[in-house]
Amino acid sequence: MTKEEVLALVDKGEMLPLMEEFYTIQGEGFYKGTAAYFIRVGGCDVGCHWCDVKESWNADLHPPTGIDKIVDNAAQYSQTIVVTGGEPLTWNMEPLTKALKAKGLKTHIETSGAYPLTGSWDWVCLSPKKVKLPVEGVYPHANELKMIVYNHHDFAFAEEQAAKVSDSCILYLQPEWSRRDKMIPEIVDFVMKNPRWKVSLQTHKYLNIP
Ligand SMILES: C[S@@+](CC[C@H](N)C(=O)[O-])C[C@H]1O[C@@H](n2cnc3c(N)ncnc32)[C@H](O)[C@@H]1O
Ligand SMILES: Nc1nc2[nH]cc(C(=O)O)c2c(=O)[nH]1
Ligand code: SF4
Ligand SMILES: [Mg+2]
Repeated sequence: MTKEEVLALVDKGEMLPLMEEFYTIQGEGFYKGTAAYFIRVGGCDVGCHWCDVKESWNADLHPPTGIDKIVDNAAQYSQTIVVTGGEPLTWNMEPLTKALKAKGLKTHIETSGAYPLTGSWDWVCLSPKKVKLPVEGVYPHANELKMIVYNHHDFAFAEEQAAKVSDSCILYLQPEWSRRDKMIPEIVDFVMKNPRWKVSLQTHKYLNIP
């Protein structure tokens, strides 16, 4: 295949810059504790200064991979597939999710919502970022809202974002990892005063798994 042919397939979402794939336990949010296969797609221009996967940002460092290959591999491991990144909505997620669903797999996405929602999803985890807000069309599709708390300003931002999701959306506050000792007591206090919110921790980091 020529470089141009590869770029055309990436453009259509039939190939994706694949950073890594791994079978693990979903560490965060509603499905924490559940075995799932993770597909980490490269490419993100949101630029969170505390991002724990900065190696994902430059899509050019990750090989364009055909979705059939990705899906055939994923199906061998789990019924639940989490697509993350990078920012997966950088790309057209229609071909990938269609192929996953054709195999009867559950499709979950981890997204900042910075780009329009493409693809067919059984579960949408929306994690908005101040530096590049979600596009309006994503909010009604969020099944869980996972707000990262780096400092006390993030509580007000979390409430603003919660006003935009559906009533059935589950609300989580998750401490930014490097700030966990400082922010966990504040999150605990906030959740007790505002019980519509729940605590989410990056439990995989405590378990020492990917
Ligand atoms: C690496 S991001 C990839 C998916 C997408 N770009 C997003 O931000 O939702 C996966 C999840 O990890 C969260 N996250 C990233 N860095 C983190 C950190 N240092 N501490 C806590 N959560 C973090 C993000 O907010 C997101 O919910
Ligand atoms: N175990 C585990 N759970 C996760 N939940 C969301 C993750 C992500 O990076 O998107 C993640 C991750 O990287 N590992
Ligand atoms: S949007 Fe997600 S992948 Fe992109 S910089 Fe922020 S946390 Fe990292
Ligand atoms: Mg992670």
